[in-house]
Amino acid sequence: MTQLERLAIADIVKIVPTRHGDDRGYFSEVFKDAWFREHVADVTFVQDNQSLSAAKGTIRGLHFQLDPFAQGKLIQCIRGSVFDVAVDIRAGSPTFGQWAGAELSGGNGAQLWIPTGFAHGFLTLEPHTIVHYKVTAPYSAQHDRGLRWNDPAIGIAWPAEAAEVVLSEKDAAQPSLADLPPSFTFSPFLERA
Ligand SMILES: Cc1cn([C@H]2C[C@H](O)[C@@H](COP(=O)(O)OP(=O)(O)O[C@H]3O[C@H](C)C(=O)[C@H](O)[C@H]3O)O2)c(=O)[nH]c1=O
Repeated sequence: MTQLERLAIADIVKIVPTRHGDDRGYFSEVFKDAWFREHVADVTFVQDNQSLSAAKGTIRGLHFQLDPFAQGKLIQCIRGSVFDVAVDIRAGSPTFGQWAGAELSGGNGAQLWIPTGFAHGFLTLEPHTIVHYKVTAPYSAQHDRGLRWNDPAIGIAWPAEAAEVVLSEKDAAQPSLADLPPSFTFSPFLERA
């Protein structure tokens, strides 16, 4: 039976698909549209992504796309392991600027569902780590934005592997949360306000 757990920010859902083991290894249904729509979110995925990070201590993020290309993401690690993090950037959210995270690995098969309105990033905990994820909107370079991975205002408790990080030039120059322009992304909370 697939396990489902809501993290400290309840919109972030950790999913652990069942693995049917036998002498050869295991078989697992890692995504099922009808189950996901019923139990997690009624969304349509339009693109699958995969990234390989050669070095332990690689940080990719924190990234998000602006509306109308904001992306929901279903993240899984298919080789190695990562500490995967979502930061709430929904204007007006009671958990604005707060983060939630989990360890995803080829070994534990765990996934994270991160809806729109969150910045996403991960730290690799092993070399040659592969992350595979589904997104609910296509890539749009013009709408691609980021946040500084180590912004003290967010205070992500990265594991020790973050002591010496590998970063892209883009990620080494991301702004802090305080420097983000207002209403930079759609927020369901503003509608209610
Ligand atoms: C995201 C993306 C990138 N690209 C191209 C653009 C660059 O030429 C190259 C590397 O892109 P980038 O450095 O943005 O890749 P990551 O640092 O892994 O970015 C991702 O990392 C964090 C963890 C995320 O959640 C996002 O999905 C995404 O921003 O791939 C594409 O062609 N399509 C895409 O969907």
